[in-house]
Amino acid sequence: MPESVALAAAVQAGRWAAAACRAVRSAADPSALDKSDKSPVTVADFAAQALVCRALAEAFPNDPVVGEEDAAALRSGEQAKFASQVLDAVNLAGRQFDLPAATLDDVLGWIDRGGAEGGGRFWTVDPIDGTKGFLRGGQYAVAIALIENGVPTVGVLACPNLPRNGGDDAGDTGALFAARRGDGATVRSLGTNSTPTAIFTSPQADPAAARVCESVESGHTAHGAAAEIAARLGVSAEPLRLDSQAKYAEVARGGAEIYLRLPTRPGYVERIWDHAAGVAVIEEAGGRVTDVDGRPLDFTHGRGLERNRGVIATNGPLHDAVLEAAAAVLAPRP
Ligand SMILES: Nc1ncnc2c1ncn2[C@@H]1O[C@H](COP(=O)(O)O)[C@@H](OP(=O)(O)O)[C@H]1O
Ligand SMILES: [Mg+2]
Repeated sequence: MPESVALAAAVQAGRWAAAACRAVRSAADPSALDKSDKSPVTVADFAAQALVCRALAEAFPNDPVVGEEDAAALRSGEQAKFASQVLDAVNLAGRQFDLPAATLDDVLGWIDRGGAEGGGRFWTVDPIDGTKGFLRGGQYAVAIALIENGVPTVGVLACPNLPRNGGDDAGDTGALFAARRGDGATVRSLGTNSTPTAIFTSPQADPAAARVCESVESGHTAHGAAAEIAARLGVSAEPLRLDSQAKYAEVARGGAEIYLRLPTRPGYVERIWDHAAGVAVIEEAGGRVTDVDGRPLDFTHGRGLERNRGVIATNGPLHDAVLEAAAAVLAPRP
């Protein structure tokens, strides 16, 4: 079946952005600016958002995009050098795909396209999910999702550092996961014209045999509570720690059964771009996603998952058992 225009646009966007991220990483150790919330942002974050918005604008000029970054910092005179590095990264990646050279105004305009608030149909983009993983040479993902009436209907995760075949087969690094509601989920290499292969979650129904994945960063998920949940389930394997939505991808392709993202402090609101693409991919592969209280993720409240706390994603068969264990370990919802 030919891929839908929306999925094809998201795949292309993911490839362009992944090429920019790789170009920045191979050029030098990427430097980071600190955002107002103290999370790092690099040349590659801006270049990747520009390229994703450029690809989406070509296919869907009228669709709003809710992106993680905005171009304000790049417009300040103090950041002229940083801005010119972003332009170079966009054009370096663009040359790989025979794109016409862009100007700095083009790039700032594309990044600004990501400033929408949402609506009935919109895209959400995390140009580099797992920026800390990117900085330390670990996992990161370009995450792109189409949300229609609160449902992620298309999701793409481009993971430049994830082995495509999983497990120990690290020979072919770089994997792009894609899903469209109703059509299943696939993995392919990051190369142009690579063939997608269908992926499915693991059929494992014995909680004790499950593999759990979680963030590397202890500030992003409660590692202690996760260990307690795993112990209740009888899990013996050590947790698999990965940055970014590569965790959703691992569960979607059967490399793990459970992804726990447990609140570290009350009041943190998860960002929609940290989850929407992962939800589309994992659900189409046969998995389930809720918050820690078993509620579906609610993508109808702008940039945050205001009505949810934490996230639990599983292969499907284990979901109820994990929710039960989480309810026993976590304090009740305030
Ligand atoms: N206190 C917190 N709890 C949960 N997630 C947080 C957090 N503070 C930041 N994050 C989010 O965690 C994301 C990375 O998740 P992970 O740990 O799975 O790699 C960050 O995305 P970015 O890397 O795009 O900034 C950021 O949005
Ligand atoms: Mg993110």
